[in-house]
Amino acid sequence: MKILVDANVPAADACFGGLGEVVRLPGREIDAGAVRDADALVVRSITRVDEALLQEASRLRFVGTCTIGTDHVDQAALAHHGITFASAPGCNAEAVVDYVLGSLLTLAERQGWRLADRRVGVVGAGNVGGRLLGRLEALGIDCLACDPPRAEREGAQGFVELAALIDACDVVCLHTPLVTGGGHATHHLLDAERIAELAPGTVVLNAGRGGCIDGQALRQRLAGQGDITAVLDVWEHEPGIDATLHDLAAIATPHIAGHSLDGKLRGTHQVYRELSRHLGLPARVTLGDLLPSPPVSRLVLQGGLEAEEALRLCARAVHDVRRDHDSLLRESRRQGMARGFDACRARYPLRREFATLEVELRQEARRLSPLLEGAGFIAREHGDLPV
Ligand SMILES: NC(=O)c1ccc[n+]([C@@H]2O[C@H](COP(=O)([O-])OP(=O)(O)OC[C@H]3O[C@@H](n4cnc5c(N)ncnc54)[C@H](O)[C@@H]3O)[C@@H](O)[C@H]2O)c1
Ligand SMILES: O=C(O)[C@H](O)[C@H](O)COP(=O)(O)O
Repeated sequence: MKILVDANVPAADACFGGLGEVVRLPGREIDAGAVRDADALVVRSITRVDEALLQEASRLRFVGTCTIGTDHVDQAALAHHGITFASAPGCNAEAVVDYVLGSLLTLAERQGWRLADRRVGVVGAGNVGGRLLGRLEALGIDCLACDPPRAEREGAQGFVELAALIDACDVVCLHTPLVTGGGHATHHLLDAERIAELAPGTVVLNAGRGGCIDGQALRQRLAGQGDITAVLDVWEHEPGIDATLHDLAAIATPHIAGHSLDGKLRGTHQVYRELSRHLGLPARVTLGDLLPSPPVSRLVLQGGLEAEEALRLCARAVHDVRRDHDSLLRESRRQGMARGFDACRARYPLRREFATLEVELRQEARRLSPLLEGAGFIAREHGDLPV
């Protein structure tokens, strides 16, 4: 049994090695020839799984993507060929929320505002957006949610239309999948008209899919009026993204919002469980077997810090979004945009999630406990710590 796995899938041998022979290839090199004699294929988001890839894959019976997004997979084509499909819903949602909070705290520092004074709009309130709303609300931040498919299913209460959200919010966060057809298409959800409606000073953050924003219209607004701020993790035409838009974005990262080790390993493990089920074999490897101890596991706060400063410090102890911005800037200058973009992703440094950091609070810092817990850290008052 040959299992062809993207080289950027961590713990592939530990998981899939017990199910068959694991062969690894960079995701962009997985083509029809490579899958010809594969029985199972495990990808991430950069491998397009479509008729062209499947044309010679007569043995292929299982395709799994260790990602949340599935827009790179033609699921109808898989069904047509009788191939079982699995994805990894929610696997890296916590990491994306960490990225959003870290980015907003960084912008707040640079631009001289407080997150607590901003109203945040979340477009797409699924695994990522729902968790983001939960953490923002726990931080006492005023939020609005727009999710028409959910509003249709669950009732309109708690949701607003996109136009109302744009009108009322200082920060607009996109967490929608890329959907090109049907009643709730998201391709260019923020189109030229919506982008023109953004009030001066608005922050637009996209950690969904690049195609959910009209990049050309956003570039024109940033280059022309220059009165809004963009935080972009996802782009149209990755990895050969628009270099001018990249330069105009206040925070520009190479599609790494979800790239915590925890998120990637959850993704591998979810697909491993599905492949085991497909083969009728027990999944003997547990997620706990795969996750190492975090490099920074404990921080002590003594007091004397303003609340958002404390949050920023804790966020950066886990993941500093400025590092990812700087590395894309550096590598794109050095190797060109497409190669630099992929190089940053392939050599992405070890990153854990907020939930792996225990923050010990002493003296006056004890008052920060609800805030730090709300942001997703483990807060412990001095004296509560396990030995
Ligand atoms: N940048 C990254 O690293 C990264 C990481 C994870 C996920 N993603 C992207 O984020 C997307 C969302 O992830 P998720 O786990 O929350 O997915 P999800 O499926 O749990 O939630 C998506 C939500 O978007 C809503 N939605 C669909 N169409 C909409 C529309 N037209 N307007 C508003 N809302 C709409 C859905 O109803 C759903 O609630 C993924 O599909 C993926 O493309 C990116
Ligand atoms: O959809 C997802 O899960 C994310 O976009 C994920 O971070 C993609 O990871 P990649 O395949 O780009 O490594």
